[in-house]
Amino acid sequence: MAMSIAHLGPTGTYAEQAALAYLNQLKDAEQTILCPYPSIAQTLKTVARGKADVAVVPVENSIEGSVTITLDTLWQLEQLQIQLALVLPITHALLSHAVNLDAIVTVYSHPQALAQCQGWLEQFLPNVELIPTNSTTEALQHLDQESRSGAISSLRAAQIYNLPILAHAINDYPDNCTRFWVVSQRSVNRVSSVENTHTSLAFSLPANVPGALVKPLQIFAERGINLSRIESRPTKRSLGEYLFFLDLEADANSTLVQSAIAELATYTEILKLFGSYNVIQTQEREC
Ligand SMILES: O=C(O)C(=O)Cc1ccccc1
Repeated sequence: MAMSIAHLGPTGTYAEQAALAYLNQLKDAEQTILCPYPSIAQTLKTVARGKADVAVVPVENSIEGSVTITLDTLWQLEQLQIQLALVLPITHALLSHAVNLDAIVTVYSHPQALAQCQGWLEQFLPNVELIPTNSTTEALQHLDQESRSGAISSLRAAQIYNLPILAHAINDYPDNCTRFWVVSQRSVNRVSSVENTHTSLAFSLPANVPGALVKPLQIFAERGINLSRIESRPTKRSLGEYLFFLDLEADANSTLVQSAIAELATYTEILKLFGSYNVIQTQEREC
């Protein structure tokens, strides 16, 4: 079946690696095409507008935590649903035409990659200017013109763009992993034959009062539903007002979760369900 997969580009990003891992899971991937987009928000909006079938977006890193633009955009767009989560091990390299580390004055990369290597950067390149880019491979566009610049990207990207590797495995923690979501348009009749292990949702609360979050959390505790993540994001309406993003270790199709969600709706202002899905660990390393 012909299918288009949107991901953060240009080609060679970790998101593209995750998209390829997703493609490998498909039974019939013959006519599947990968479509790179310049930002995570544009990747998600493309699917919401029906211009691509699925988006593969980073959502959380084992060191740096949430990719907030993914959560914020998913909250804003009504029509999207998570189909699958993929966990990818991430190993960063410093790519550059410079002869050695002493020659480097600037390092470009995606903010998550810069953050995941901050200890290494402080130790080996304490005086360089760090410049954030939309993706790790967008950073590579500077290297041919700027011989004293480096970019943090993957070994795969070094191979694709034929760029020299100045240092490798520069992430501060070796077990660096990123979780990606495969997201599609909400299909009303999606019936899953297998039980899903996770459900993601988000809500805002009607009033910022003491204990306002206690009841929503109790609903899950009372039913023995484990939460694997809770994240707050500003509503952007006023300072100190938050949205809460929850991942549950349960399937929203179960009667237990359905009753929890029905009760949760009575305590929330806006409640959004992002779907139930399974998690696949890729390339064998456990995170
Ligand atoms: O920029 C990329 O290559 C991405 O896919 C975003 C990202 C950056 C760093 C770690 C994981 C994902």
